[in-house]
Amino acid sequence: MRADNTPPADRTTALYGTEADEADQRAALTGGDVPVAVYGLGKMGLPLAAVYAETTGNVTGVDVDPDVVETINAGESHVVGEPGLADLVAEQVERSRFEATTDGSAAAAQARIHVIIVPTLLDDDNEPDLTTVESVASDIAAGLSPGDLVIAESTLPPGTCRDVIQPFLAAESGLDTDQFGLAFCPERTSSGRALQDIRGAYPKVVGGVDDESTRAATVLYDELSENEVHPVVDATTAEAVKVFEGIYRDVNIGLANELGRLADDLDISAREAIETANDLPMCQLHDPGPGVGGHCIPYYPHFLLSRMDESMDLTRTARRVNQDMPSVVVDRLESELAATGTDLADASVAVLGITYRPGVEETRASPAIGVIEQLRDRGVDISGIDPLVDPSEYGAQPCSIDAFESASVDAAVVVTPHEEFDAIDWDALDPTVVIDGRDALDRGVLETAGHRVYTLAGSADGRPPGSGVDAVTTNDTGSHNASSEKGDSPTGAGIEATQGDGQEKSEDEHVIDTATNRTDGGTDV
Ligand SMILES: NC(=O)C1=CN([C@@H]2O[C@H](COP(=O)(O)OP(=O)(O)OC[C@H]3O[C@@H](n4cnc5c(N)ncnc54)[C@H](O)[C@@H]3O)[C@@H](O)[C@H]2O)C=CC1
Ligand SMILES: CC(=O)N[C@@H]1[C@@H](OP(=O)(O)OP(=O)(O)OC[C@H]2O[C@@H](n3ccc(=O)[nH]c3=O)[C@H](O)[C@@H]2O)O[C@H](C(=O)O)[C@@H](O)[C@@H]1O
Repeated sequence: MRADNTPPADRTTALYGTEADEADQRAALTGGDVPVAVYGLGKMGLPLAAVYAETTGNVTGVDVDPDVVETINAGESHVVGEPGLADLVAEQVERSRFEATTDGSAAAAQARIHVIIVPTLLDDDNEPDLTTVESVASDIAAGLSPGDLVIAESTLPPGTCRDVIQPFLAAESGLDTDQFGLAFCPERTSSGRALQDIRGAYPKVVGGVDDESTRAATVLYDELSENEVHPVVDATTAEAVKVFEGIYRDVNIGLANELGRLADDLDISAREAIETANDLPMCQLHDPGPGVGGHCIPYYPHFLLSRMDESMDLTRTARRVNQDMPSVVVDRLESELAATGTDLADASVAVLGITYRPGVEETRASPAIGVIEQLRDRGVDISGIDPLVDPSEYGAQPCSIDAFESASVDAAVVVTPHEEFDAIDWDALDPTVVIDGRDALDRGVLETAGHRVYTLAGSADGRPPGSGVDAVTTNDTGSHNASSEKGDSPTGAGIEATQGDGQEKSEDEHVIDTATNRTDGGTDV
């Protein structure tokens, strides 16, 4: 707790509870007279801090990682795949409008606006883990002064600003709750387009713990964002907006995945059916895939699931459908390999794409981790290809694209289609079973090259999941060659998959068996 909460002499206009008229507040904000501290300089925090610097000209970024701080103070961006970010960071640092530090409390002592944008993760029991947010709040409290405005952009369980952050800040700083502002202003931004999203792709939601906090945050984001500001009645409502957006996405991806799994029995492309159903504005089905990754969408449902009296069965079920998708992928792989006479346990499998999204260096809850875990549990020889992370950190032998082209694996599973994979010369590979989790590959090219392709949920061009043609067989030399005759996909309509024990099981029984051995993508989310 600060001994004396009077602001240092060189501090200038505050936004919260100020007597200054709004025009003067805006002039002070954009004139660099309102120092800003941004806590958390990651995929979202660095772009956010850079846009704050672009608008206010007086930003100190705070991160616990000294390498992050050093890189930024050298005028560089450690965040990849964000168009315009490296140039903006370089410019703002060069013009002394933006600097970084690891000293959060020192930054807080100089700031009048404090922006929290650190991760909000889950603990082992899938309960929200706010330790990082609380650590930042402790830094802020050490430097909080009357008139300061605290902005929470980290996605939070609804009620956190009102019930956790505000009382914590008051207790630790010695200020009364009406001496500082606190508002929840969620980050509606996707990696890969962060600057355009932060600058104003969507309305900016703001919700304060009191009306003055909402007003001050509205002035702030009206200057920062090119889009409209959407004030809501309070911070809890704003927190709920963000979590509801995420739950909407997870439930709808779960629906897409459940419908996608019907493609085999219906012998259709569920993707084509979904794309066509979406002709209707009132139908916006999402894309089927191998699972839901990142530390956002798979996590946000748990910000409510563990804490509500209401059962939330739909949300819970959709979460389970999504977390089970890696098992479905491995099940389809096993069936496709069986159709070529190869037992999964004896197979060598390459997993393409470890991160949760193409071009984004984030692996939390990535479906690839779930696929690798399942394969490892089955004794499979696993290699991994990813341009952004080291597969060996996730249980797969690292493999370059060149090495993959000359390797002789039994199967390849595309989980996350990085653009680098477009360069793969599939002609160079021995005929292989290929599971395409994202309909990212050109089936015609692969099948012409002798590969057996299974596209999860079918392909957008209308073809059902299993090609059922050119079963890849292993000849006595152990190498692969494509047989000439067409074979039925073992996962085709009504066709029964065979198990390693030779016992024939129905598709459902097979899936149920797999279900009892399900594990999740790294985090049980
Ligand atoms: N990644 C995304 O697409 C989006 C994320 N969000 C939210 O933004 C928040 C941040 O997410 P990301 O930027 O993706 O996380 P990230 O993991 O990319 O970066 C977090 C950064 O915070 C730093 N950090 C950790 N503890 C700290 C502390 N005590 N003080 C200062 N810095 C600390 C880490 O070193 C790291 O650089 C999360 O709450 C997330 O829900 C919101 C919208 C989009
Ligand atoms: C509601 C919404 O669209 N939220 C976005 C989301 O971005 P995020 O980077 O987490 O990625 P995402 O595009 O939702 O994908 C999450 C996961 O779900 C998968 N996914 C996504 C869409 C889909 O139709 N099918 C599917 O399987 C992706 O492959 C990925 O593994 O979460 C971000 C966040 O809140 O952190 C948010 O800012 C973004 O706007």
